Amino acid sequence: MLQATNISYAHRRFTILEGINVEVNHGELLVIVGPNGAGKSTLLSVLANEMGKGSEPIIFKKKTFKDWDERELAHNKAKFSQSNSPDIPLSVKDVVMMGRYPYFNATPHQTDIDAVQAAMEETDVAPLAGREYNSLSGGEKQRVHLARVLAQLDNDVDNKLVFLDEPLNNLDVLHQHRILHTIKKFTQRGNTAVMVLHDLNLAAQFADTVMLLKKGRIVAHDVPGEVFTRETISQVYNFPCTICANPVNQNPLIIFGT
Ligand SMILES: Nc1ncnc2c1ncn2[C@@H]1O[C@H](COP(=O)(O)OP(=O)(O)OP(=O)(O)O)[C@@H](O)[C@H]1O
Repeated sequence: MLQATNISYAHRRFTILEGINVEVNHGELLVIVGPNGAGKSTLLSVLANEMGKGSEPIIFKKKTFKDWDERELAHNKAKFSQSNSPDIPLSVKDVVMMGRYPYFNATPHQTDIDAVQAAMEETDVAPLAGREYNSLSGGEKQRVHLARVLAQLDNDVDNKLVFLDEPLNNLDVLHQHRILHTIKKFTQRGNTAVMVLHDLNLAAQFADTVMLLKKGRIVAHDVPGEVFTRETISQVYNFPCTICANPVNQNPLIIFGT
């Protein structure tokens, strides 16, 4: 589905990523974790083909990104990032409609209007549809952009791919879980998600696989139970922790400071 071999990335003479191999399969939710500055957002941008010419090509559905038609690629792949403009003089539903731009020229079709409505309901912003985007709180704005990404991928294409860079920032606990369930449902339909998260317990609960980065290199890449060990996590984060089985679902439960 998505394959990249030996990714390295440097800014001037500063190495940000080195020797990263990634393979993500249909239906997989890969969560990238690691301390500040580990290279998580850079890796996501490289994988999403946002960084220009990389050292090695990224293969998506057996083709390099440069071999994709742009509109077709927009129906197959989307990215949610933190660098959204804080100031957009549009209503909420118009911002979500931006996700449908790859589907129409001047006037949205009924399918576009329906996709926007469905995405707003999924992210719980439908009650805000007519509000000025600029008047929203940080968490509400974040959910509007998530709705835009969901609207972009609302189509009949099989095996789509979404990248999400810290999608839970600013969200309360209810909306964090709602978004993670939405992403999980998306992958359970045969799609793929690659997501950067800081919350290791949410990663342990929702990820199929976890990639732990430190200083631009992979420390571990495996199922959550293999990556989240006391030795690895306390060493990588340079902070003590205890890991036990979550009494509710048996996933690893990480307790820091112990
Ligand atoms: N344009 C740039 N110029 C110089 N350094 C950069 C640039 N972009 C990223 N870096 C550096 O590369 C390293 C990795 O950054 P990146 O944003 O990928 O880390 P991250 O793991 O996502 O961090 P965080 O958890 O803090 O969001 C950091 O040390 C950062 O300062």
